[in-house]
Amino acid sequence: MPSDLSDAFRAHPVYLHHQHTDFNSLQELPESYTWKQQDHEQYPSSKDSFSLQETVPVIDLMDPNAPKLVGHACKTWGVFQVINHGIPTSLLHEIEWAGKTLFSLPPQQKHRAARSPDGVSGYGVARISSFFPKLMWSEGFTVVGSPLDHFRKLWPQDYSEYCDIVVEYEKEMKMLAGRLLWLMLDALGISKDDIKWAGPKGDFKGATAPLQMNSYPICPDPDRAMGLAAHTDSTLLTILYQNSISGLQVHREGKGWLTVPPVQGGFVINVGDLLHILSNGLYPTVLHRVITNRTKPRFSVAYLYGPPSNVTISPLSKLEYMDQ
Ligand SMILES: C=C1C[C@]23C[C@@]1(O)CC[C@H]2[C@@]12CCC[C@@](C)(C(=O)O1)[C@H]2[C@@H]3C(=O)O
Ligand SMILES: O=C(O)CCC(=O)C(=O)O
Ligand SMILES: [Fe+2]
Repeated sequence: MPSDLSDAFRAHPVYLHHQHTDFNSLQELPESYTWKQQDHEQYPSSKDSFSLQETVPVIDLMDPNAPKLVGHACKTWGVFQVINHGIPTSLLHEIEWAGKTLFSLPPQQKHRAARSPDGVSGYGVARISSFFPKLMWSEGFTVVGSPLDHFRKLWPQDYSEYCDIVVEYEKEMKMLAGRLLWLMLDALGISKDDIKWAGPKGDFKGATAPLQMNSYPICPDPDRAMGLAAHTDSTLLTILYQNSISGLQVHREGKGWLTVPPVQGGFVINVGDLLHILSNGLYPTVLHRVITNRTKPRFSVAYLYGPPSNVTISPLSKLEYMDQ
């Protein structure tokens, strides 16, 4: 993680007093979780304009045109979905099962693996919570590297099954993230010679990549609650798996908030702040948020892919004079 971000988080510790919330036991939205109406602004509001709405591009990675489509989606949207990416569906089911099992543990048990106030890994509310006046209707679990220490606290007897799933998922994500990043960079005319920290083989050895599992329990008052407040990811790119329940929305200039419909077996790929900088603004970082619903719990896993922690990111000199 870039050190500036670590510093910002250290200066805004997240304390655990409110994290004992047992979401499932609440029949009404507590005041501390009630957001202002304007936080929910959602235009276009008219149903008539619904059919005219554009949707986030879906790209088949087996399509010979995929490199071109990826570059175009990054420039025009900063977000797209991918299918035929090669990650086995069984692994997606396994990570969803592991995450759902984790979040359905009793609150006291989850707290054994709580994230420290200025730390990154473990169970807790979204790391950005300390920057907002209201609480978000979600829980998170962040894994940095090996989940072993935390999982041993959660499941003293059978942690290894859960660890194996997470380790396998991280391995697959690392390969997919490298592949996607090269597609994105190729489209800008960037090669291995332009990015020394990609390493001689261009495999981005040393990349940092926290894995963030998110759970959005059913909510008694979704119109006034917020699952995850509007933010951009501080990464190069994020690979997000969302289950079949919608809730993720991206902000589109002049259009407002658009829902990213779940595509079975697909991933949502976001351009993050660091790729926005690296690309000299050619690829916009995407503002997104998650809304809740009254009937179906939602689950997601984000793989937040960034450069090695000792690397400083600045616009690539090759892109300095390119037209925006
Ligand atoms: C490297 C990181 C990115 C992240 C903060 C973190 O230290 C680990 C968790 C990440 C996450 C996931 C949920 C949304 C987000 C904004 C947050 O609060 O924690 C992101 C952070 C980010 O992208 O900056
Ligand atoms: O749950 C989602 O769909 C989005 C999660 C997210 O934005 C994140 O983890 O950074
Ligand atoms: Fe995000």
